[in-house]
Amino acid sequence: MIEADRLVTATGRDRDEQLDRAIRPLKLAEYIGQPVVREQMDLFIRAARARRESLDHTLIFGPPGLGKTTLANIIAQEMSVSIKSTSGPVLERPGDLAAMLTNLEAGDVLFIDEIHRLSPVVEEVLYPAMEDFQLDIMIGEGPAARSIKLDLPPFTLVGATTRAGMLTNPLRDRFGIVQRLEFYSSEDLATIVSRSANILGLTIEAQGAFEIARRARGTPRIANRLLRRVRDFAEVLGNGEISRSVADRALNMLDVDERGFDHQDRRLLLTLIEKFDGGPVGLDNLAAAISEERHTIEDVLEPYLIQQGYIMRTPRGRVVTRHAYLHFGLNLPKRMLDPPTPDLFEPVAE
Ligand SMILES: Nc1ncnc2c1ncn2[C@@H]1O[C@H](COP(=O)(O)OP(=O)(O)OP(=O)(O)O)[C@@H](O)[C@H]1O
Ligand SMILES: [Mg+2]
Repeated sequence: MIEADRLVTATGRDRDEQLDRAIRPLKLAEYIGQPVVREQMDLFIRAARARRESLDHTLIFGPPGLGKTTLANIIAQEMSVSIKSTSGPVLERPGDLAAMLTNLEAGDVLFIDEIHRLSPVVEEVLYPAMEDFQLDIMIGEGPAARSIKLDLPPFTLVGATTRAGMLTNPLRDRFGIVQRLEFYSSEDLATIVSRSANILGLTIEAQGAFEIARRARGTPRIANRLLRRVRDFAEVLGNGEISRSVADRALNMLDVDERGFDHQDRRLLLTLIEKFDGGPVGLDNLAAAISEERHTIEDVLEPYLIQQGYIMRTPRGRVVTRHAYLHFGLNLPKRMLDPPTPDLFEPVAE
């Protein structure tokens, strides 16, 4: 039984991964939304190509699923160079980074995901590599230790992070281009959903695509994931066509509400309201109350709720706004009601 369960999950995931590969945009022109980022990158890439130089080091930051890895791959594709990918936690020792660097060919893109998690000793090796295309490391220990210097071919470092704030200043300063990805509008997400549906050979009405889009938390990865689940629903319980009402019923069944909040979002908001009287509450207390990791709240749950105006970050902790109470049909607490007209005749305290 367990075996069968596991098999189903594994196949399911494999299939999703294959679909992901099929719908991931490969060119800048297919990268939907993010108009500022797209326009700037188009210009920088064209200029670098015209000068026959490698593109400046580029830092991409933004919440999960907004298209950082996708953009890194597109940059390499548009520059007609290879991309070698790794991530901050994988590069444990300076030698790991040295191996990646010495494997690069002129112009290549080195993509370091989660770059805010690089260890300080590895980061030290990255500085001269980024600045002067020089590898400068120590080999051996004690009296026999010696430092070696190697010239590297010019390359482009593309770093991705969900937290620009956690990058050290010297590292951030070495990026010539910094791009911040924003949550997508429902219109852009609807275009992404329609495009994915097209690639997957699905029949979808514009209203169906829009219903999925507006409940996707501003995030392409979620939009594509919801599309796949809605498709299952349409194939099993309907005629395969994705209309607005099919999308609506499927998403309700998946427990994705009108605003695109799932049970985790709702639990966070309701805990703030019910256990902490709306806040302010410190991140650690909140994390303990909903049994989540601190960084899951900061990186995954909170950014969208803040952007949508349901939560605020204050120096004393997290606070819900009136929108959160209204979302659940709850009465607003007194302090959120319009302030009473000040009584002009109130005696002044001495
Ligand atoms: N601008 C876009 N246009 C169309 N599809 C997109 C766009 N951005 C992302 N996607 C889709 O969303 C999926 C998730 O994007 P991606 O993996 O690049 O996110 P990410 O920012 O790297 O996330 P993480 O922080 O979790 O690594 C991709 O597989 C791609 O299909
Ligand atoms: Mg990624």
